[in-house]
Amino acid sequence: MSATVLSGKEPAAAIRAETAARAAELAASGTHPRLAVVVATADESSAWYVRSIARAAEKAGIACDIVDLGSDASARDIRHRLAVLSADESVHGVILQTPLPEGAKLEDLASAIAPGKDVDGANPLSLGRLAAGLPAFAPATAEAVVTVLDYHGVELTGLHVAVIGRSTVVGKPAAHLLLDRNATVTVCHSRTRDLAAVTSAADVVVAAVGRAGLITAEHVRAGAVVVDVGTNPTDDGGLVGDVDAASVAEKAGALTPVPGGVGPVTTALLLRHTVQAAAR
Ligand SMILES: Nc1nc(=O)c2c([nH]1)NC[C@@H]1CN(c3ccc(C(=O)N[C@@H](CCC(=O)O)C(=O)O)cc3)C=[N+]21
Repeated sequence: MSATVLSGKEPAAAIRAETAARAAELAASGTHPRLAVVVATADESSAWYVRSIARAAEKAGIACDIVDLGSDASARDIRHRLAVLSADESVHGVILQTPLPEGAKLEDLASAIAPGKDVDGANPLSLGRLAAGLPAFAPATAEAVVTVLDYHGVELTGLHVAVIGRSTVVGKPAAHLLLDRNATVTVCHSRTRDLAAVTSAADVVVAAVGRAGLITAEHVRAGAVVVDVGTNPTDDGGLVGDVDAASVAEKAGALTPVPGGVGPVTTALLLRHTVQAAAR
């Protein structure tokens, strides 16, 4: 038996279409949605992501400024630029790409992004508000996890979800979003004892570790739903997830692919957030 493929392409296309329509309405009333992407890395997968944001933004009628500060930018420079963009009335969304230069920490720098423009939920205030059940932008990747499950009709109430990974941009916010949907959430990480035993008890496994192929069939209960958040570049220029898809597909009930799963939904949600920020 092979797992059902939970594609992200259809929900992403639907979100992009709705976002383009909303952007056109705003433009007609004089507000031209604009996203600024601050880059301070030469990382190749980040460069790919930035290009795909720019392409998708253009198609949706959202202006996209790529602000490349170079991989030797200081934390002070980055922080200053984020503050300038936050104060710029023509800019509605600001995101800071990772990875960052040595000594610069996303959670620290992102406090310079105004919460109303924090379309990738990177400011600690946004995560705090999310945890408290107050309105805030969630990190797009974390929101994409719940969005893909919703689209494919996975009813989360009462399900046991194991999130593997406790990052501020994915694991922690995803856990809060899943709790809001009445799931029972276990957050696992590198120090979790007998990871496979813990994740095998779950109805849904969310892999957000950043290590190619780490999650194998032994981590998954037969019939479980598996969401692969990993985007690990391969030597030949491809992309693989955190899940060893070949073995897991034989045991899981459903699995999000990489590419074509959480990734496209992430980009679409970032644009939706930008239009929502512009509408305020
Ligand atoms: N502040 C910040 N927020 C991020 O969300 C963030 C970041 N920094 N730095 C880099 C990573 C990477 N990332 C991806 C998003 C979508 C795809 C994606 O859509 N990939 C396509 C295909 C790619 C291909 O085929 O090469 C897919 O999965 O179908 C990939 C990677 C977001 N990141």
